[in-house]
Amino acid sequence: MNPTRTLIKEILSDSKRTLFLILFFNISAALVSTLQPLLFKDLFDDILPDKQIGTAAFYMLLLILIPVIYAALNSVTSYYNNELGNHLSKNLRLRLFSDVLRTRPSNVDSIGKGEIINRITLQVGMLCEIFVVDTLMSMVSNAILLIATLWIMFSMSTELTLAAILSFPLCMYGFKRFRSKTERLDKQYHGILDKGINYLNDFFTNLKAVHRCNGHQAEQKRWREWNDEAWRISRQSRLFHHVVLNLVADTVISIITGIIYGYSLFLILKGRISPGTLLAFIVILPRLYHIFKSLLTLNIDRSRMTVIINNLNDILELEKIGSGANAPNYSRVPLLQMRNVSYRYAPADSFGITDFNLEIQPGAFVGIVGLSGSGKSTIFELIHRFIEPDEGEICLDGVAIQELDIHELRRYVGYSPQKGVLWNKSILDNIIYPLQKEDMNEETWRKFSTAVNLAHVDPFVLSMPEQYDKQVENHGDNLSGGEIQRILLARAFMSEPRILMLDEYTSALDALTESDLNDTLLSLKGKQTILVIAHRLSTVKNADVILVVDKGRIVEQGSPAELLAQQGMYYKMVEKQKI
Ligand SMILES: Nc1ncnc2c1ncn2[C@@H]1O[C@H](COP(=O)(O)OP(=O)(O)OP(=O)(O)O)[C@@H](O)[C@H]1O
Repeated sequence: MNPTRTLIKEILSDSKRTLFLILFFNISAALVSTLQPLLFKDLFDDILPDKQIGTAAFYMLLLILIPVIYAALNSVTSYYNNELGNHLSKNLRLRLFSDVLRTRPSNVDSIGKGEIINRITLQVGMLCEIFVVDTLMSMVSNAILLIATLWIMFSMSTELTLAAILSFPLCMYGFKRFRSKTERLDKQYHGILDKGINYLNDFFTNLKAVHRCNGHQAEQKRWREWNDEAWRISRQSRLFHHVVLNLVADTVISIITGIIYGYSLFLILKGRISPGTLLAFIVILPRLYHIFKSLLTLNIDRSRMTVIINNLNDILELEKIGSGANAPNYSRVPLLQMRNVSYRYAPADSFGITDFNLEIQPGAFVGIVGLSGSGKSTIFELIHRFIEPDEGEICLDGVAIQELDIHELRRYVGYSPQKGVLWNKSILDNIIYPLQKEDMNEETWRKFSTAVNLAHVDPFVLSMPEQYDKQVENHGDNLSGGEIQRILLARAFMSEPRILMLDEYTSALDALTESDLNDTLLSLKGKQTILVIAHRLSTVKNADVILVVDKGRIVEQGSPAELLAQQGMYYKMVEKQKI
C-alpha cells in the first residue's frame, strides 16, 4: 500500500466535477485543433483550384478563428487544472502536517526538520504540478488528441500515416532507457535541497552562536560547499532534462519528419496523394510528434513523481503516538507508580533509566536530584510519553498511562521542561497557549490570573510598557532566562494539572525569586503532586521526599533530613553547595 497514492486518490475523489470539466474542455480543444489540417486540404485541393473566392475567404476566417478558440479552450482547461492542483496541494499539506503533529518529536528528527519543511512545502507543490498539469492532464489530453489526429490522418492517407507513426516504438525504446537515470538525478536533486534547508534551519537557530564564536568564515565555507554541490547536481539534472532529453527527442523526430516529407513528395509524383494532403500533413506532423513526445516524457515525469511520493511516504509512515481512550479523573490527585521501568535511548547506550521502581503518593512534593546526565529528565519524558519504556509500566491510580487519552494525560500531568522555548508571539499568548486570546472566557481568565500569580510573572511583566502584549522575539531573545522560566511555569499552571513536573525551573532565577517560587510550591503541597528536578538543592529543601538518581537508578530515597543523616550522595551534594 502506498500511503501518498492512496491519499491522492482520496483527495481527488471529491473533485469529480473539476475532473469532468477538465476532460470536457480537453476533448473540445482536441476536436477543434484537428479541424485545421482538414481545412488546409480542402482549400488547396478543391476550393482554390475551383477559384471559389467566397468559400476561400470563409475558410481563411475559420483558419484564423480556430487557434483563437483552441487557445481559449486551453485557458479554461488550465484554470481548472490549477484549481485541481491547488485543491490537491492544500489537502496534501493539511494531511501531512496533521501526521507530523501526531508523530513523536524524536521521530521527526529521524527525517530532519529542514527536510520535512521542504517536502511539505516545495515538493508537494512540485508533485501537484507534475501530477496534475504534466502527467494526469497531459495523459488525458494527449490521448484524446492522438485519437483525433490519427483518425484524420488515416482518412487522408493510410500509407503516410503508417510511416509517421512508425517512429513511435523507436522513441519509446530510447526514452525507456533514460528513466532510471532521471530517477537517480531527481533523488539527488531533492536530497540536496532538503540538506540546504536543514542547514539553513540549523544556521538560523545558531545565528547568535555564529556571531559569538566568530563562525562567519566557517559558515561561509559550509554554505559555499552546499552551493557547489547543489549547483553540480542541478546542472547535471537540468542538462539531462533540457538538453539531452529534448535534443534526443527533437533529433529523432526531425529525422523521421524529413523522411516522411521525402516520402510524401515521392507519393505526389506517383499521383497517390494530393499536394493538399501534403500541406495538411505538414500542419499535422509537428502536432503528432508533440503528442508522442509528451506521452513519452510521461515515463520520465512518473519517475520524478515517484521520488517525491517516496519522500512523502517517509513522513506519512513515521510512527505515530498511540492514544488510549480513557479520561483521567480530574476530581482527584492520582497515585503515580513506575514499575520496573527501563529505557535506553539507543541499543548501544549503557543506560537511560534502569529498573526504576517508584510510588509517589497523591499530593506529595518530590525532589529529584543527581549528577548531570544521570537520567532525571528521562523520567519526565517517559511520564509525558515522549518516549515509551522498553520494559515495565507507568500507572496513574493503577491505570497504565498508555490507556489514557494522550491529550488528557498531558493536561492532567503538567510539564515545564528544562529547555523550553517560547513562541514568537505575545507573553500573554505564550502563557495561555494553546488557547488564543479570542477563546478566553471568565473561567480561563481566572486560571490565567492564578497562574501568573503562582509563577510570579506580574512583577516583571507589569514593569514593561506593553505588559502582557509584549512580543517575544526570536523565541525569547528579548527576555531574560529567569523571565522565560516564569512564563513557562505560568503556562504549566494554566491547565491546573493534578501532577506538576518541573525540570530545573529555578536554574536561571535570582535567590529572591526562587524563594518566592518555593513558597508557591509549598502552598500547593497536598493539592497536587509536585515533581521537581533541581541541581540547586535549595529548590527542593521543602520536599517530602528526595530521590537521588545515579546512572539511571534510584540510589537514595527519603526525606531531606533522612538523607542527610545517611551521609550518602545527597549529603555530599549538599556539602558541596554550601558557600
Ligand atoms: N534524546 C536523547 N537521545 C539520546 N540520548 C539521550 C537523549 N536525551 C538524553 N540522552 C542521554 O540519556 C542520559 C540521561 O539524560 P537525562 O537528560 O535524563 O539526564 P539528566 O539527569 O536530566 O541530566 P541534566 O541534569 O544534565 O539535565 C544522558 O546520558 C543523555 O546523554
